[in-house]
Amino acid sequence: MSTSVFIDGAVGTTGLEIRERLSNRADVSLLILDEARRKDAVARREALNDADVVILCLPDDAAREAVAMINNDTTRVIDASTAHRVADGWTYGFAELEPDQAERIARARFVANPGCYPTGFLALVRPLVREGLLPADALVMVNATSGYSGGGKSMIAEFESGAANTAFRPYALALGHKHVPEMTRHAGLSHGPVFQPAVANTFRGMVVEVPLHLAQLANGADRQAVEQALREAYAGCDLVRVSDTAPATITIEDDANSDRMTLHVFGNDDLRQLRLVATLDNLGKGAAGAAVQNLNLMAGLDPLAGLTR
Ligand SMILES: NC(=O)C1=CN([C@@H]2O[C@H](COP(=O)(O)OP(=O)(O)OC[C@H]3O[C@@H](n4cnc5c(N)ncnc54)[C@H](OP(=O)(O)O)[C@@H]3O)[C@@H](O)[C@H]2O)C=CC1
Ligand SMILES: CC(=O)N[C@@H](CCC(=O)OP(=O)(O)O)C(=O)O
Repeated sequence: MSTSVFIDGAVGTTGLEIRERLSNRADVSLLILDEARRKDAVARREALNDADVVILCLPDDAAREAVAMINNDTTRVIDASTAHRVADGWTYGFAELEPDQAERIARARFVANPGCYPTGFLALVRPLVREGLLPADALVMVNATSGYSGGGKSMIAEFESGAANTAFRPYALALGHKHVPEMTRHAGLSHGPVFQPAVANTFRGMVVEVPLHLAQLANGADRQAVEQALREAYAGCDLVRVSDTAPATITIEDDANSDRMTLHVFGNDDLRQLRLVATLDNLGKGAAGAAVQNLNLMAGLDPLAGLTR
């Protein structure tokens, strides 16, 4: 028996990616609303209540509205938006984040897919906080660059029409980006990181970096201890890996067009400084890949079905 899945927002950037990953699968049957009905409230309500699992690929307000339209006790939800990532009653959909997170997702009715930047940040920082290497009250920074598909259809149009007219654009300069609450909460930090995002003139891919002084670490921990903590946290994970080499450079393309994420621990022992770096695809492990991974877990399907390592 296949799992019926309705993607609300199926012609948006994230929705299309999920649809692509699910369309040839025998274990999933997709409910599709045609162009004329995809924003029709009656048709959406029916599909939202008919599906075993709905995947919301909508702006935040529309995602909240979609959840409110579900009037049964059985439809399960994966929300790709920011709306429920720190909300009560929702399970954070980052399967590798905690030792039991995949099991929690498997049992959950409501799953909030992580933001793309928080996926990289949390992968680097959460194990260090959990293991006591980084104090929970540490003051940390996160620098990150995303491909322009991270901004959805409107940003794709801006860059592809030439209107953006730039190779690299830092933004959220007034701070307070919408991803800071989930970074703080799920890292277990008591202070929000200073988050410095930027968008580059490339379609997809992402580099997320957390710089640290060794002096910020607890109990005299060093680079080896940090790397060891990350290796232990992700041992046996198929989609998150800690690099075995220290390449001279990394690029935003390193994990583009895949659903994996690679973590690097760069450092200089003389300067006593570290650069923790994650590369991923904002539309892969940062969005559609994570949604499909969560669907597989929730429906008890092959955990790697539809995913590219
Ligand atoms: N792009 C990315 O890398 C990531 C995106 N996300 C999140 O995923 C969600 C979707 O983002 P993204 O795909 O980039 O955005 P897009 O703007 O590309 O797509 C959003 C889609 O939702 C549709 N839509 C808007 N309102 C409604 C409504 N009331 N009913 C039905 N459909 C509606 C839009 O319709 P129309 O086509 O007519 O505009 C559009 O097709 C957002 O919450 C975003 O924050 C999460 C992680 C990464
Ligand atoms: C380049 C760009 O604009 N990126 C988006 C984040 C994309 C993402 O993770 O989406 P969520 O909205 O689901 O959190 C931004 O900074 O708002």
